[in-house]
Amino acid sequence: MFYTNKLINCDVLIENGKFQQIAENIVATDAKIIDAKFQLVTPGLVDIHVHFREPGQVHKETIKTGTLASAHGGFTTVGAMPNVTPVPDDAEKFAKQVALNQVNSLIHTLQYAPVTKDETSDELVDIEGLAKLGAFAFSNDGHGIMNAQSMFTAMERIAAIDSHLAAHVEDKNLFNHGVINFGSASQRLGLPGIQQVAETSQLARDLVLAKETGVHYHVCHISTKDGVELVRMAKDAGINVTCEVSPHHLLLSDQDILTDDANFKMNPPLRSEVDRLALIAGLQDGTIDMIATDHAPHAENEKNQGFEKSAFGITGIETSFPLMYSRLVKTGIISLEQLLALMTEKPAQLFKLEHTGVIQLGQPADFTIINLADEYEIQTSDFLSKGKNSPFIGQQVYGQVEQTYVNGECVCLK
Ligand SMILES: NC(=O)N[C@@H](CC(=O)O)C(=O)O
Ligand SMILES: [Zn+2]
Ligand SMILES: [Zn+2]
Repeated sequence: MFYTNKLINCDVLIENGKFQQIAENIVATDAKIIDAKFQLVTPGLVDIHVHFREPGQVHKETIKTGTLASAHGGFTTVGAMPNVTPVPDDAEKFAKQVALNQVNSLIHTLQYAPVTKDETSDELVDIEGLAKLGAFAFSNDGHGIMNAQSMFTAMERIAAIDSHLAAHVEDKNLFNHGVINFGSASQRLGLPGIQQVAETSQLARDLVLAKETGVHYHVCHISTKDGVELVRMAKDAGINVTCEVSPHHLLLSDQDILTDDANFKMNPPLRSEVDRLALIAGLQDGTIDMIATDHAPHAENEKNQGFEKSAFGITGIETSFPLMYSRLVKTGIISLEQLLALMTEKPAQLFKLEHTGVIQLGQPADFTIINLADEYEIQTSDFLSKGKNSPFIGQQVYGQVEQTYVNGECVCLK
């Protein structure tokens, strides 16, 4: 089964790393045959939000292990967040980061530039200059942009060059040193809670600024019911806003946190069941535009210290498709076509990534072969990422990625 906007049965001919022909029963002498008769062939998956940790924290992940894990998860294009050390916030550091990505990536790694120096100051980076050096979009992910003037000017300048601003919406003054969602679970476990308004108040501010500037404003890892409602209203009002949701926010709530286990600790935190259901509804009605993993690997000893002391973030790139397929498609919540669009062409289109997330004749053969038939268990030992922490370990899923190809070359074989 082959996916190009719709699912069809056909042959595909690849020559010199490019798609040459798509038709029933192609005859090509001397061609190497990859038999995917009982499998799904999809454009390589696209994840607009990942964290590799190079340079600076290569004990958590390197570009090599991160892109290998991505290929293992079926992804051929990822957007790498700039919260590495040093933050690539000037021309020299940014050019170095791009060169490092190029040398070490097995797949296409697109690089975000930060919006402000060090991701925390109020001083803007050279937005136009970093875009020329290859920044495909701008984000201070990991930190909310607290200064409205910085955000407003950044939006104006990013709009002027037709680029994209991806926002980690979080007002740090409302964050309350929280480690878990504020609510019954934080009370039950006696842990400091993160208020939902930390997300929604900054999101509301940003939507007003986005309306004024016309920038493409993208909401990272949306997690609250009110956040989805704000985005829905903004879209209805014609504001140029898109948003992503992560598999963990779609599948888990704070009620799933039974013990002080930091495999469930990430930012934003797992919210209430009411929020989770609103995220599902937002996915179904198109308010949410794409699925992004927020793959945030950490070392074992940074995650085994309970909620108060462990790092925020979980590994996610190797379990995204199987979880989404098993829990959303096989249960009838969305169709397989919808899921594939959310993980391929929609992120590519909205971030204006050419020849990405689609199968186009004459264009690079980036594709993934997936086994939809057999069930398997998610196991830490199968992860190629250095990050091993996931709340989904031990779950039974379908949709194992068998092979991933970039420019017609196999970059990952199960
Ligand atoms: N999501 C997380 O919990 N952590 C991310 C930062 C981020 O996405 O905000 C990280 O870089 O570790
Ligand atoms: Zn973030
Ligand atoms: Zn992130």
